[in-house]
Amino acid sequence: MSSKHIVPVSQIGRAQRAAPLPTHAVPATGVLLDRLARPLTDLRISVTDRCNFRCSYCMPKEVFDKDYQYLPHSALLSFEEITRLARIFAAHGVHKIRLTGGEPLLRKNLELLIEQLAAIRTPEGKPLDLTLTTNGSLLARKAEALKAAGLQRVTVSLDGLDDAVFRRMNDVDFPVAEVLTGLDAAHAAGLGPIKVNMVVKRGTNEQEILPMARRFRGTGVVLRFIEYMDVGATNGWRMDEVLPSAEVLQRVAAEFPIEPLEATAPGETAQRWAYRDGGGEIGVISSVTQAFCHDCTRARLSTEGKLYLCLFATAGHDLRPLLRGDADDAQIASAIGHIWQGRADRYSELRALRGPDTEASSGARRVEMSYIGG
Ligand SMILES: Nc1nc2c(ncn2[C@@H]2O[C@H](COP(=O)(O)OP(=O)(O)OP(=O)(O)O)[C@@H](O)[C@H]2O)c(=O)[nH]1
Ligand SMILES: C[S@@+](CC[C@H](N)C(=O)[O-])C[C@H]1O[C@@H](n2cnc3c(N)ncnc32)[C@H](O)[C@@H]1O
Ligand code: SF4
Ligand code: SF4
Repeated sequence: MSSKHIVPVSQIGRAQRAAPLPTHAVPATGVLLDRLARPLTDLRISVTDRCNFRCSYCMPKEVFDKDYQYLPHSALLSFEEITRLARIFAAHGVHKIRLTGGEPLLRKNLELLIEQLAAIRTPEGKPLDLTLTTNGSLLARKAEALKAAGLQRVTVSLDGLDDAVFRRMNDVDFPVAEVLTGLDAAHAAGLGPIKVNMVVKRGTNEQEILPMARRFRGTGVVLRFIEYMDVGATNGWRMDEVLPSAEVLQRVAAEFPIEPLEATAPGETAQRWAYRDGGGEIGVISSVTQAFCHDCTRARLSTEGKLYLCLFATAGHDLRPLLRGDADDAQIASAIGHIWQGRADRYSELRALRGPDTEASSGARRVEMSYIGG
């Protein structure tokens, strides 16, 4: 789509609603590039800002306490609104959608949303890569229904195997055994390939790196180690608590020889490594020590319909007034195109150059991970 076809959000009038797009296919609106020539291919949708865990790196208990003001139900996008946006994004070239949160499995009747998203076809007629990131606490109960609704795969966050360490990490005393049962249920339901994400905090759960590697080696599960990030404004992030991925890899390699793998797609978050003996692969997500902004293709939609162009953004572009006003699909597509074409975000690269901000330069606070989705 050329920029002359793009209409700024502020200029969208109250034109009549066009005929709805077909349920299963979307017309292509052309490749959309941002100011750094990055295409828009991934959409991460937060379906709730609530969670039943209080991981200290994400929702510290002291901040997310009983008085914390979560979004009221009326503010949340409905499943129909989310699906309408997803169709428009698919027409813009998005082929991967990840549901996240907060804890996405807390959103009531999530299967109904998955059904609607699974019916979308890209302009080439293909289904979306439809996946979900979860803390795994409700997976044992929900895996089969999620699969039946059309979810293809899941990523489960798991920060250790030792029960005491895991309970400390989730800070709500949740037992690790239940997450492991959830993983088994996901596997049995055919929700794969399954990925497991482990945030590594130096001095807190680094001793779990090798037990996790041993546990998932040879199982088909792809274990990824994530550097603890300075996301949001409440987790008290400190550089000395980041264990660089290079160190993680050294520790794994000391027990199991590994070799680098090619990326499967441009813009991938993880660098992939294979066990030399054929035991499968692991990944490292090194946003702090090796920023990957140069080919970041990800947009994020908050629970209440704000479009964020970076995980570390301080403000989003509110699409909800368009959804709830008279804008038709073409106008919303145009607004999204305009927003993406204005994007120049590359927070992690800039942080590497100038050091982390506790507050962004404008003085505005960065949004919380639980609100924007990880
Ligand atoms: N800095 C930064 N971190 C990201 C970004 N996207 C994802 N992450 C981090 O990487 C972690 C893993 O992301 P996932 O939710 O598994 O998504 P993914 O790696 O794109 O997923 P796959 O398609 O399964 O490889 C997230 O929990 C975030 O912590 C990004 O654009 N920037
Ligand atoms: C915000 S959570 C939302 C989905 C779900 N509740 C879960 O935990 O999988 C998404 C991902 O972000 C990761 N995450 C949260 N805070 C982080 C931080 N400060 N640094 C790195 N990763 C973080 C979590 O470990 C999780 O894998
Ligand atoms: S990382 Fe996920 S499980 Fe942990 S507090 Fe954040 S949203 Fe909840
Ligand atoms: S820091 Fe922002 S621009 Fe960089 S990879 Fe993450 S989301 Fe993308």
